Amino acid sequence: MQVFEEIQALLLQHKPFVCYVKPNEAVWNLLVQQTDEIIEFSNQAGFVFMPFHEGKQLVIPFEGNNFSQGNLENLEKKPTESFTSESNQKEAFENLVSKGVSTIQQGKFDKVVLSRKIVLKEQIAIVETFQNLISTYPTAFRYLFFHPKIGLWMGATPEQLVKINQNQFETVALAGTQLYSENVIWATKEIEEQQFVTDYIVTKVKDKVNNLIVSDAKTVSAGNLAHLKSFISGELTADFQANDLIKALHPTPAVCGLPKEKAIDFILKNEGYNRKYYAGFLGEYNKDNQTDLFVNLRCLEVENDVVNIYVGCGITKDSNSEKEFFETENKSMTMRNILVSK
Ligand SMILES: C=C(O[C@H]1C=CC=C(C(=O)O)[C@@H]1O)C(=O)O
Repeated sequence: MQVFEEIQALLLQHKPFVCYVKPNEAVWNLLVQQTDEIIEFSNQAGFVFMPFHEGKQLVIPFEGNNFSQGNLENLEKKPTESFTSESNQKEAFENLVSKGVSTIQQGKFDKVVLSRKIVLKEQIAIVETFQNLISTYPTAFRYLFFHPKIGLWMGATPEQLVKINQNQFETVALAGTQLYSENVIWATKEIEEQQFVTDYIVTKVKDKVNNLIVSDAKTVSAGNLAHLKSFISGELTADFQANDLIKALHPTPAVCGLPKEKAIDFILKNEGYNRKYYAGFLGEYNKDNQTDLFVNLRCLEVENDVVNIYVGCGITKDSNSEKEFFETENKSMTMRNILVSK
């Protein structure tokens, strides 16, 4: 498996790179930066890696760097380890959720997505874990990003931020979570939570784009979870281009809330930790005139000798704080289920 040997070598050489596999594809893409400088994004065509709020907006430009592709062969599942987190965050997270619910009930905003970082004091085998991630989540956008001055992240996200081809664009309204089963039935809270997201995106773009089409919400699976998703598409206009759309969408109501500015404000004042690149976005920007970006969910960061898993959930006026805590526990299993010990 050539690409995995190459990844191992790049990690040893401390070279910036990203390896990614698009949803439902069996092609790996590897982009290796030739220097180890931090390149800040200023509209260059490349693979972008953007933070949720503050932090370096990174790009590995396609021009001047090495891009290669190849077919993935069958990957054998590597034995996993179930690591436990040493700190118990249940009470603190439930208090945070309760504060979110009461602020919504006071009419300050409609929805906020609250999150936490689960720290595992363990060392993982990076390449083997990434192999498990690729083979376990075929419908997700899967990636491993490394920059010696930024860190190492990997994830398997179910959320497309936007796909743009010439002037055609597609995005999704994603929300609502439960454990996946054959006959998923959605409660009013989740249906409403997802409808909020669709309505918000439509309001943001409807007067600016042409031929807007919005699908009904469908159940989609993401690992062990099910979500509700609507597909939204349309055409960009001369006055509303790719960057305007990206700015309008990020951070999406699936990772931030609505209205956006009030939800960000609440998150920054109350979450009590830095999301860094979790709930940011990443992917191809302007590659052969196409842009294909994803929201950085179901991800982990390897930092010194610990693994940080980032998880969040959408809070509305009807949220129950304990249920939301367990929802984040379930979401953390996407990453926990594939970890290989060093
Ligand atoms: C914020 C996360 O998930 C979002 C995406 C889908 C469903 C979500 C929910 O039901 O809360 C979240 O909005 C996360 O995985 O950390």
